[in-house]
Amino acid sequence: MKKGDSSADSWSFSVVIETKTELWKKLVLVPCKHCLEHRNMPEDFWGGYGIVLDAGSSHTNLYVYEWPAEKENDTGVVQQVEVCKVEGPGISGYSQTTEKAGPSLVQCLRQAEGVIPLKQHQETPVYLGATAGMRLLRLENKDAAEKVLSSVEKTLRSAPFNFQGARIISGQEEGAYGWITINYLLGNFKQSGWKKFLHSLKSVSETSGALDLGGASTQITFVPDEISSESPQNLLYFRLYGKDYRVYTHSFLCYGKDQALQQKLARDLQSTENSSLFDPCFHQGYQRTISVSNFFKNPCTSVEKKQFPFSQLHIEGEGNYEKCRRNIQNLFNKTDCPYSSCSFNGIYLPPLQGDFGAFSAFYFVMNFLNLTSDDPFTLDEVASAIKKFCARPWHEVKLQYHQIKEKYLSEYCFSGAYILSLLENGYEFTTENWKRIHFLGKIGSSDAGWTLGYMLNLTNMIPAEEPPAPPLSYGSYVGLMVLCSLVLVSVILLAWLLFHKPKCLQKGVV
Ligand SMILES: Nc1ncnc2c1ncn2[C@@H]1O[C@H](COP(=O)(O)OP(=O)(O)O)[C@@H](O)[C@H]1O
Ligand SMILES: [Ca+2]
Repeated sequence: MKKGDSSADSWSFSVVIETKTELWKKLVLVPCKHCLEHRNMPEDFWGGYGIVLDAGSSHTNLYVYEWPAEKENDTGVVQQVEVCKVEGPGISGYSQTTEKAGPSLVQCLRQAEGVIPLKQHQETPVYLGATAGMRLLRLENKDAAEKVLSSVEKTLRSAPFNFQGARIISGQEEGAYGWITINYLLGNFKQSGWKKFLHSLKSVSETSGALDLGGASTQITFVPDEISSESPQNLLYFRLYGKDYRVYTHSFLCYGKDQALQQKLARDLQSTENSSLFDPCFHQGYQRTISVSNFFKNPCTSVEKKQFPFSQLHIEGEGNYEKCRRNIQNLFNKTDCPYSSCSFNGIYLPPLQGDFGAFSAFYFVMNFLNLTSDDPFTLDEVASAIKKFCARPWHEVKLQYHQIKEKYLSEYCFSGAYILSLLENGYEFTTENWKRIHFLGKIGSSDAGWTLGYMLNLTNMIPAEEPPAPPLSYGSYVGLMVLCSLVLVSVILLAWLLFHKPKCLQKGVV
């Protein structure tokens, strides 16, 4: 397989999805000794930069990561040094003008050229991973999706970096890499000292779950207490630093916050004969008009398609949080569950376990609503803060936050209510375990998201087995020598005292 062939999903990736037994679908991090050769990367790869473009449904972000020259024996050494937000829509937004998708990335690639030293450009790997917006476009128009990918590949190949592929990642990968990122950054994979000792007593290491909310999909990933083989497609197996992890993951396409709103509006439309609609999830006084014909082209709403005697729908806000929550609740089908327990829509969910890091739009929305403090708010406090915000008239909100994009601002009420519905009704977080959700934007200098985990894996930076202990540092070596010398001197002194007792002691003279 040729280098950078984006049509192949597993050619040089150290993550391969394979079915090892009937019961387990395994996502194995292979100790990929030859991967660097396959990827035409230099052997002395350590000490350098890597670029990942996160081609999301709403926009593309380019991340530059840097790691030190010494292959350190600790986690958390790879850090984000730059992020660049690509102007314009996400790449799936170029379905009508596919040749413009690639050129939209040029400005951020130039910015990366400025950050990475010139002599390292050629060896710097660049990856592009597209998420749910492109998964939807592939469902709607496969040809357009392929053309968009070809356009971005062309641009990335023309940049001075080492192109490593542009592809649509699966929802399962998106969940898995998000989980890897946050646990890597939190230092949960490799423990030292007492923490390592404590963890070695347990069969499974303590890791944090990952909750990712995008515009078109949302992911939940965590290590459950007991693992059942009821739904093998939701189970992944990792071996990292010599430890086994059995991870549950699920990605809900169409349940990112933008597509959830589209789904909600499509349902509301079913019950209206009129070309205008009152919406409890928008502020009182807010108005929006949507084109009905375009609305049902989207795979997330196409099932609701029917003929309407009008082409434009006029929406007017009501600002009623409780009504909005009831409205959103209809998106989660809780009736049929073919497993011992489910989240919604008949999808298996084992009992929730441990702490969760909630990032991307979970963070953006909760941060806007001032609900992300270190001293976590209770579920009731969060609900009443969102209720209060939704009840504010639009003209007042707009005046106070005039610097915020109207698209975001007008939807924070819906988004806040949706986040609570998803977590409380969808995943069934309770007042008790709500405290275990931590809304995270960054960990250290790195954004929480799937991109770092993706790069760590593809560059083989997380080994399956624990590397041998490193040689002692100079300081520790000197310290150890001094300690040994002291012990030796004490032993000699003690022996001398025992066998050559001073004469005064032998005669009992005081
Ligand atoms: N500052 C912000 N305030 C509110 N929402 C934001 C902000 N920045 C980004 N978002 C939203 O976060 C989501 C990011 O999703 P994205 O990664 O583009 O999609 P996906 O992961 O589903 O492919 C989008 O809904 C986007 O509108
Ligand atoms: Ca995303």
